[in-house]
Amino acid sequence: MTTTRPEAPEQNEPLKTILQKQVAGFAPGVYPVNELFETIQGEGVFTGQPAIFLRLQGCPVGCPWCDTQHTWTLQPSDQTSAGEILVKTSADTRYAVQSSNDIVNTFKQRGFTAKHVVITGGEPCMYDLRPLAEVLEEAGYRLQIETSGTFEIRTSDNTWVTVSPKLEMPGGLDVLASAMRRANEVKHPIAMEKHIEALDELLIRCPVKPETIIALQPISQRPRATELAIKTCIARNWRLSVQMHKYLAIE
Ligand SMILES: C[S@@+](CC[C@H](N)C(=O)[O-])C[C@H]1O[C@@H](n2cnc3c(N)ncnc32)[C@H](O)[C@@H]1O
Ligand SMILES: Nc1nc2[nH]cc(C(=O)O)c2c(=O)[nH]1
Ligand code: SF4
Ligand SMILES: [Mg+2]
Repeated sequence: MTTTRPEAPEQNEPLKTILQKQVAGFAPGVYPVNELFETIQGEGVFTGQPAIFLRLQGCPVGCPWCDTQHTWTLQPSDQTSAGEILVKTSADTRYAVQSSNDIVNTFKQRGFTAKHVVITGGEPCMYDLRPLAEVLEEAGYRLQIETSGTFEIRTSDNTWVTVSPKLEMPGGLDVLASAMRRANEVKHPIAMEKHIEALDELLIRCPVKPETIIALQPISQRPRATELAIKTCIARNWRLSVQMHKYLAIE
C-alpha cells in the first residue's frame, strides 16, 4: 500500500485550492478511496446492474443537496488504512490512499463477482483515471464514471461516462462542454421547473451526441420532484432515474 500523505492545509484557504494542492501530491495511478463495496447500480442507464463501487475522496463543487457531503474534504488527518475503509459501516470523511493494483487486488480478495466498476465520489475527475482504467480493463472489468463535468475527463475510451452537469462549475464552460460531448449519459438532478429550464439551456450551449441518453433524477426522493421528473420524462422521451438503492435501503 502507498503511504503518501498530503501536506496539511494552511488556515482559511478555500476548499478548491486545498484540494488542488493535495491532489497534486498523489503519484499517478494512486487514489484516495473513501469507500469500496459491491452492490446494485441504483442510478441511470445501468440501474439494476451488479457493480463494484469505488468512491474517491474530495470534491470542491459544493452542490447544496449533495448526498455525499462527507466526501468533499481531503484532510491528511483523515487518511487511514485500506482495512478500515473496507469495514466502514457509515459514511465518514476517512480515506485510504491506494494504487490501481491495490484496488484490483482488493476486488479479488473480497471475492467480488461483478464485472462493472462504477467510479464515483466526491469528484472522480479531479484525478487522472487513465492508469486505473488500464489496470481494471486489463483485469476484465468495464468502467463507468459518475462526474459533474467540472474537471477534464481523463479515462479510457471504453469508459461509460455519466455526466451530472453542475452549472455553476469551477472548471468553466469549456470543460463542461467537453464533458457533455464525451457523455454517454447525462443524468440531471432536479427538484423544480427551473432545473429543467437550466438543462434545456445547457443542451443548447453544450450539445451532446445524438445517441447520448438524457435522464432526470429527482433530488432526494422528494414527491414533488419525482412527479415533475415523471411528467417531464414522458413529455420529452427522456429516462427517469430514481436512485433505486435509496428505495431499497441498500448501499
Ligand atoms: C454524489 S455524486 C458523485 C459524482 C460526481 N461528483 C457527480 O456529481 O456526478 C453521484 C450522483 O449523485 C447525484 N446526487 C447527489 N446528491 C443527490 C441527491 N440528493 N438526490 C439525487 N441525486 C443526487 C449526483 O448528481 C450524481 O449524479
Ligand atoms: N447502489 C448505488 N448506486 C449508485 N449510483 C450512483 C451512486 C453514487 O453515489 O454515485 C450510487 C450509490 O451510492 N449506490
Ligand atoms: S459535484 Fe457531485 S460530489 Fe460534488 S457536491 Fe456535487 S453532487 Fe456532491
Ligand atoms: Mg450515492
